[in-house]
Amino acid sequence: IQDGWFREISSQWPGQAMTLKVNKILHVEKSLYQDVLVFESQTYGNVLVLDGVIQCTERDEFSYQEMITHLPMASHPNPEKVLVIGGGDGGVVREALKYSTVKEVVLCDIDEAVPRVSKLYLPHMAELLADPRVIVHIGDGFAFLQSHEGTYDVIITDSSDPVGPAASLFQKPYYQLLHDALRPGGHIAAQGECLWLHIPLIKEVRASAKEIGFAQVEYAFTTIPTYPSGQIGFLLASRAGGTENNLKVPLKGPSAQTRYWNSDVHRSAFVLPEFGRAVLEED
Ligand SMILES: NCCCN[C@H]1CC[C@H](N)CC1
Repeated sequence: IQDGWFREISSQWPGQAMTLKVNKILHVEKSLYQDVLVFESQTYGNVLVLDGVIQCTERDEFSYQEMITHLPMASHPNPEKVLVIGGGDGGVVREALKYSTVKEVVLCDIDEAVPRVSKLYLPHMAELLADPRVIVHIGDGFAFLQSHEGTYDVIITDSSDPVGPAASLFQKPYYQLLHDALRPGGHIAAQGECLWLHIPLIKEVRASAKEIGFAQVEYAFTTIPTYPSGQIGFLLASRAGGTENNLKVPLKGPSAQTRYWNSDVHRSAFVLPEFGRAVLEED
């Protein structure tokens, strides 16, 4: 933080950096896995930063948390058991609990510091981690998936970037584990990075998912001011064996209010600009 501004400088987005005006630094710690920073910004509320990268801000987090959750869940006919890998800030859990069909949401985050710090400084995201339908498990998502085959209707990988603790969550072995942990007809969504910055990576992950044999593989995106280049995408896929469900078609959405997702936004999220479509949809 220099002259009162936080700058999100990273080799992952060379030559550009989101900057946010800092009112007050609220928390600084080195957890077992990453540097944790929380600051109160002038115009985006409290901001959680891990290893120098913005994870969420109170003002715009709803865009990402709603879309990564409702794209796989609104298109699933009967989501009862949900697993969130990562997502320790609780935003995805909050959104998953908006479905009356949901019986259990398990959160598996490798770093206990994230839920702990989020409960203190991001209460509107973390408060529902205490809901009786929620189980918080601190551990590695890989190991958790290996011991939960054929268990979940929806698995959401709400990860940081493929630099640091989340690197393995962007590789083929992980997608094989996701596939095998789903019930027939199950859906996955994963933080899928950005068309403006990561097309080669997105292409690779999409190809891996297709090779594994997911019945449907899609990429969709949302707009979000504080993520690099102002938008972020999602890799979505479904396991064969369900009723006729299609990731692009919202069936019964969340019962509670949303501020970004709706059924038209759901459908349009899959419509890509030509520079993305041409690369991603060529086989
Ligand atoms: N619930 C936390 C969201 C984490 N996702 C972010 C997407 C953009 C990345 N540069 C950093 C992680």
